Amino acid sequence: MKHSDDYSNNKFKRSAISVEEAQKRVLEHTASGTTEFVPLSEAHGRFLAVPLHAPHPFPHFRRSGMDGYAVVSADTKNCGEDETVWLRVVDEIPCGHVSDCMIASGLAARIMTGAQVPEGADAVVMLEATRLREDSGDVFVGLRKKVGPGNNVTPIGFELREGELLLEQGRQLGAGEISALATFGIHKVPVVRKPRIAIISTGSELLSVDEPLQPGRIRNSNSFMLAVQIREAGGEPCILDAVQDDVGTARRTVLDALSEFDYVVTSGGVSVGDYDIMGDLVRQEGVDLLFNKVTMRPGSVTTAAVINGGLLFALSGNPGACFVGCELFIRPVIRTMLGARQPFLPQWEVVLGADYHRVNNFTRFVRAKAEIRDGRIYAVPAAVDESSVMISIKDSDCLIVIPPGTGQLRKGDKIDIIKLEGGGWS
Ligand SMILES: Nc1nc2c(c(=O)[nH]1)N[C@H]1C(S)=C(S)[C@@H](COP(=O)(O)OP(=O)(O)OC[C@H]3O[C@@H](n4cnc5c(N)ncnc54)[C@H](O)[C@@H]3O)O[C@H]1N2
Ligand code: MOO
Repeated sequence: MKHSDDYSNNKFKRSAISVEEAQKRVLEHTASGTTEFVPLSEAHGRFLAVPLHAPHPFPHFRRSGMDGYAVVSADTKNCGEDETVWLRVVDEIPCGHVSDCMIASGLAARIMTGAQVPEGADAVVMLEATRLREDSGDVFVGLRKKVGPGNNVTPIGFELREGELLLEQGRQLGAGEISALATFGIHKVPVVRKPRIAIISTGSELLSVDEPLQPGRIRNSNSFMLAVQIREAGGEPCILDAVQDDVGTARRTVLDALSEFDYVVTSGGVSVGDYDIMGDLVRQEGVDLLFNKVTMRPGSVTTAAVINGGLLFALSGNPGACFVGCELFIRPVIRTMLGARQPFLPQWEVVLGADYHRVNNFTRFVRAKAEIRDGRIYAVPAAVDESSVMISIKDSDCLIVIPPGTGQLRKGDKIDIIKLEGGGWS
């Protein structure tokens, strides 16, 4: 490497853009995902590819809300403390059974919670409010309390009418959504195919996680961290072998991966050092550089480029910067491809839980832990949050967003946080 070339090859000439502009540029290169059908049991966490409408009303029959007696409510109008109305019991209706009795005035049917209310009946009286007597082989139920029409009867379509929107496109499927799909018999669920994302760490210092330590070398943690972040965002990560600091090898590996995967993410080698190969790679011909400097810390050197029509994210190797770069740029791309309504993590205004002294030229994303005290949310910055520090990532559940030019911040000041999704902090 000739050091005198550093200036002539524009290594140091980077024009910084804002986080928002950088997000806009990568999102402009994000296509919508295709549809695939998955069994209901595998649909958890997936994103719905199309809007779904109720194929039938729910419930599709008038449902009893209590164990008791189905009656004609008008029969109970004279009920009172001193006035018991007696109705003849003509049927017993367990769940799943359809009675063929017509409940006319003077009649009642014993019914269970969840069973179909028989024709003619318009109310259910709960068991506790009744008593029984037998007379010449007939059973009579005695009522002392008036009930109104519709009491303890869930009407047809109460929860959803036929044709009503059940779940909108882009909805992520959790327990409630899965329950709704099961209820309506949607057992093959149209979801957006997960974007497949290749992860390539770069750096000759990297050991694989099963290798013993060697002087001056470290284990590759970023690939595993990124895989989790990508999976949490809804993508399908694939960790490829780390590559040494050689531009030719990196280029071949990246080009191969771009032809096979939806996106490629690299870590490391984006700064200005002699072996920062990703910086060199994106300056080569045929590469449409979207940005290689963002007004943020950590991760000011975060880079994105389009090569052969494929999107490459070259994140910093510093673990803190790598983590933030993935949350800010790769997550929204994954979520957009999945059709999510809100591709960005939620941003909340909270109270700063401790003084923060660092003054910033760029927007700073500070690792922090959110706590609820006296009904208010506080964010306490991590004691160490340098870009190069790995260990405090695990203790953070949010990122405090500190705009450029902000002076010293005091405990109690209002600040914005980005709420992270995963983590073992709960
Ligand atoms: N002269 C300058 N030096 C640096 C600048 C600068 O502007 N001028 N920027 C600094 C900033 S800010 C950052 S951030 C880093 C960015 O460095 P790179 O993205 O090029 O990353 P590397 O140099 O490859 O590695 C940085 C650090 O991270 C470790 N690393 C790398 N890959 C992994 C991995 N897969 N798992 C765990 N740790 C990894 C690597 O060993 C280094 O310690 O540059 C500053 N320098
Ligand atoms: O870009 Mo570096 O991560 O700011 O420290």
